[in-house]
Amino acid sequence: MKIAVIGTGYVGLVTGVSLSEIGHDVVCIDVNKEKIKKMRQGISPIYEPGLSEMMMKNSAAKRLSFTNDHRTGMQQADVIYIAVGTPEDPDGSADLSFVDEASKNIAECIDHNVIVVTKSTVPVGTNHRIKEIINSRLMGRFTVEVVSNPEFLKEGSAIYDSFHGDRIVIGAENEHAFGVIEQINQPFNIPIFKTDIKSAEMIKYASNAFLATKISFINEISNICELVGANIESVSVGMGLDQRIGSQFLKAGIGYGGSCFPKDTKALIQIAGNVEYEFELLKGVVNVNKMQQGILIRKLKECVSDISGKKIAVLGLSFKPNTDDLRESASILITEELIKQGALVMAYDPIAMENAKSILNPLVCYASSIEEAVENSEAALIITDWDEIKNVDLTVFAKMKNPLVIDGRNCFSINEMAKNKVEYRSIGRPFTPQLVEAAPI
Ligand SMILES: NC(=O)c1ccc[n+]([C@@H]2O[C@H](COP(=O)([O-])OP(=O)(O)OC[C@H]3O[C@@H](n4cnc5c(N)ncnc54)[C@H](O)[C@@H]3O)[C@@H](O)[C@H]2O)c1
Ligand SMILES: O=c1ccn([C@@H]2O[C@H](COP(=O)(O)OP(=O)(O)O[C@H]3O[C@H](CO)[C@@H](O)[C@H](O)[C@H]3O)[C@@H](O)[C@H]2O)c(=O)[nH]1
Repeated sequence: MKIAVIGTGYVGLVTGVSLSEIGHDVVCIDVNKEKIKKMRQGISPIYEPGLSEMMMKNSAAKRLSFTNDHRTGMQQADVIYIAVGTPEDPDGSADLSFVDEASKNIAECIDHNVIVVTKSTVPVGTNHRIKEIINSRLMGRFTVEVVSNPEFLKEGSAIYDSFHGDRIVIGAENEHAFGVIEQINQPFNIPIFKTDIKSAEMIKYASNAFLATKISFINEISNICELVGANIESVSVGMGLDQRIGSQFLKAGIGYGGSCFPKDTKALIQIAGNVEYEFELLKGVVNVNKMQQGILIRKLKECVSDISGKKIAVLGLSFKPNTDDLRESASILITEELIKQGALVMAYDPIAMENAKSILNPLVCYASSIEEAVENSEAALIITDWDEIKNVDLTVFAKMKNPLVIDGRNCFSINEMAKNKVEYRSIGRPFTPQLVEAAPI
């Protein structure tokens, strides 16, 4: 099948590369000239395990190409995917201006019938709006069908998820559209769930909101664990053993970040609000997350009353491991607060430091290793559970002025930290050595 993909961000590029990998002819289109230049040189503009290799392989096989020109990109396409951003508007609702623009691009450029597939996360009703924008401009010259095909990949494992997802959701309004999109996706060998367009759009928001709810729930339980002396890691493992609950997304920490949960939860509150429904539960989820992001600073203040002029190490900056993405990462808020209180912030991240330099406060300094970051520091705050951080030799903390580690991701064993004479504060766990320690979930 000949496919065009509009937008080469985390979703568009991974979609284009994966579709070319299963044999389709794909042209990826982006308005960003710098990105297209890089991708034509075989350089991925984002860090995502396995992406560069797959991108180069399929470009070399001439199944994958990149362009800034919408008309060239769509010339041959039977199917056009929209994978542009849907960021947060000031009121929390989804900003659809990029989707609208992409729809206009389609209307201006096509000279044949096409199926338009929406990968972007869009509020219920948006696919009909896309169809309306395109058809009102085409004035009957060609027909356009729309299909909702929301994306469920996670950053850091996007390529893996594309080939091993739990389901592919297809929302369409006729058999022809279902058939074509099913045929495109068949080689992935992932269960396909067919439904109407509005339900497909809602499945995406409801899924993200549910996962965010699990995280805020376990974070609140972790706060209660601290007050009553229970251990959240044991509680999560014990809960997760019940198959009705499941062990995934029960990892307590410093709240969810990233480009999806924060914006999609707020957008769903707005979607509900637009039909005069107050989504009280989800409002609670969002508020709990906001509070949880501040927890490391509160724990630090309990141990060191005045951090002014003191070196504080910050380990991990991305919103989760295996990505260079800092969107909505707790590191932004935490480093800002440390700087505000006069601390000398020395940060380290295995991959995200280049991105961090243009996002974080310019007073943040960057170390080239964990060791350099923690040396002579008053405290180390752990924000991201990168393997490099979790597997660090614990003797490194002896280089601190005062070995104090405040861990937002429960990377280490309480007993091991005590053996290494590190004062250790983590999330929802006791401070002192334990008879049994559950391996973190
Ligand atoms: N990031 C994720 O993990 C993820 C996962 C599932 C779904 N989603 C959803 O997918 C959508 C895209 O997310 P993303 O993170 O890939 O976004 P992104 O911001 O990383 O990338 C969007 C790209 O689209 C390009 N673009 C914008 N308008 C364009 C136009 N008219 N023509 C061509 N290119 C255009 C931009 O230059 C940019 O490169 C969002 O709706 C998001 O909610 C994201
Ligand atoms: O038990 C957990 C699981 C995750 N997180 C945090 O939640 C955030 C999001 O993590 P994750 O879901 O793994 O990454 P995303 O790339 O944001 O993926 C989510 O958002 C995407 C965009 O919509 C969806 O496609 C995915 O299915 C959905 O998991 C990160 O800050 C994690 O640290 C926790 O705190 N505890």
